[in-house]
Amino acid sequence: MKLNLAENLTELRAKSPLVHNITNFVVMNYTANALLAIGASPVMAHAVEEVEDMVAIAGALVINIGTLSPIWVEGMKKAMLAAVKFGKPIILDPVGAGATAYRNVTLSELLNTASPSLIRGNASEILALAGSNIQTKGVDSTANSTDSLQAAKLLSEKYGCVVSVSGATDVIVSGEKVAYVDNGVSLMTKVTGMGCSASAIAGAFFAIQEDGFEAAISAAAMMGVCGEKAFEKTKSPGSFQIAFLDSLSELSPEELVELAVVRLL
Ligand SMILES: Nc1ncnc2c1ncn2[C@@H]1O[C@H](COP(=O)(O)OP(=O)(O)O)[C@@H](O)[C@H]1O
Ligand SMILES: Cc1ncsc1CCOP(=O)(O)O
Ligand SMILES: [Mg+2]
Repeated sequence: MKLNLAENLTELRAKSPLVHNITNFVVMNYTANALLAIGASPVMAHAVEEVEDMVAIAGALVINIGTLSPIWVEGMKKAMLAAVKFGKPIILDPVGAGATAYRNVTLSELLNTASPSLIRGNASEILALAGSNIQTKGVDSTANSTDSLQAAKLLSEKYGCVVSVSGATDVIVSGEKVAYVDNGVSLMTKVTGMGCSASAIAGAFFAIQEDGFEAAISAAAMMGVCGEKAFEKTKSPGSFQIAFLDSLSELSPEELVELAVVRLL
């Protein structure tokens, strides 16, 4: 399989797709900035009254359950149904899956509403979603991404979607296909919203690349390489958060190809 990482990033910047996010209070601002920095166009909209209209004009819908409450869940379901109606890709970030019964029940309701194109979570979340009896530590992972390969395969099969598990190695599964992306730095786990940004950026790639496996790999590689570039500038979490945004905007398609470490299994 030939990966078109450079072409995908070039096309993303040329088309600047609108990415509709229903996301959490913690990361809303940072995620919007991450989408702008890479060259996409973000909008955050969760009101039941408008989500359908917003999905209609967006290139992708990102559902993130980070700070969920019943009225938001209603908006998420309505938006997901609209995405199916208009043929728009849905990205699901199951933030904190396994931490509380409410998150687990809501996730199963959302997944019964519509199948996403991509589920992107950390290893604990993916294991919990696949039915492992693990207690997630809030929103942070306590498991290794490579240990969740079977769980990712199970979810990919069950929902007919791509599954991307973030961690030291990002594991991307689409049916029988598996890719490992070895980029990134551990400092990324010390900045809130990195996983949420990975999901939002995946939304931007899904908006311009129909092959979901390739879109998910491109997003994971972009995140990891930009993390490494930011780490060259600073080793502290506060300034890293800013340096990472700068890297998203500065990284050239050629550098992405040169620095991405993608293993297709
Ligand atoms: N130990 C690590 N080493 C390198 N990169 C990492 C590490 N952990 C996470 N990342 C990267 O940080 C980003 C966010 O992943 P993660 O922290 O797993 O998500 P979340 O914030 O949802 O828990 C991803 O791009 C991932 O590749
Ligand atoms: C800390 C926190 N609490 C609820 S949502 C959230 C943000 C999680 O962001 P990420 O999964 O990207 O670390
Ligand atoms: Mg997360």
